[in-house]
Amino acid sequence: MSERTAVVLAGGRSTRFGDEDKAVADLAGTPMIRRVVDRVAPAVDAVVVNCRPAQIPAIREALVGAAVPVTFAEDDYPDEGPMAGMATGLRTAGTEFAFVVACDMPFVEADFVDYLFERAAGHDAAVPRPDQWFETTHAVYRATAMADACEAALEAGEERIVAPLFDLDFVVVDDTEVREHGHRHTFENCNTREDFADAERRLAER
Ligand SMILES: Nc1nc2c(ncn2[C@@H]2O[C@H](COP(=O)(O)OP(=O)(O)OP(=O)(O)O)[C@@H](O)[C@H]2O)c(=O)[nH]1
Ligand SMILES: [Mg+2]
Repeated sequence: MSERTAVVLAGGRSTRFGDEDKAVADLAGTPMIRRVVDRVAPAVDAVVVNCRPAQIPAIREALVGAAVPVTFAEDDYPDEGPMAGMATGLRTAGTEFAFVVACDMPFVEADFVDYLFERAAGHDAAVPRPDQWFETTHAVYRATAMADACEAALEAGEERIVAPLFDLDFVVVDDTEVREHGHRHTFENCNTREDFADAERRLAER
């Protein structure tokens, strides 16, 4: 059985991006979700992609030949928000711990993901907080504990993505730890065409 899973959230509508699904949009010659999967692959044994059923063919195509096995966790209902997507993905993970990451974080760092798994051991989650915000879509969770907490929060009509955390014994990975074990660009997400252009520029400089 695999030990570490990455749950990639891709069920959103990319409204800030336009009429295309940003998950599979081209970023410097590679579909964005492929970049994310390739970058987390060294830190995990398997990937679960959460999305709507209609997205699966294009995402599957984008991930052909990925270095880790990929399975899909389909939303039963679309547009219920990232918290619902997280619950669906984490239920499918099948490992004690899973790294949850948004499909639009193409600079995610495997070494930092490793560090998050280490920090989560013995707890329910390790959640980075590089500034005032918790990076809940770039965090390691005890899969069933977080799925339960997300479902309870949804049930309670809670929309804040941090709400499920308060049911958990979670470790905060603060800015000092982020600097010591990674780089802030691991959290960078691409929402608009401008974000893509900016990311492409920096990828070309490397
Ligand atoms: N399953 C599921 N995932 C979602 C939903 N909304 C957002 N997500 C995912 O959560 C992550 C963060 O969301 P956003 O950056 O807002 O992405 P988005 O909603 O597709 O984009 P916008 O429409 O521009 O907000 C992304 O990886 C999305 O795919 C949803 O309703 N269901
Ligand atoms: Mg959104």
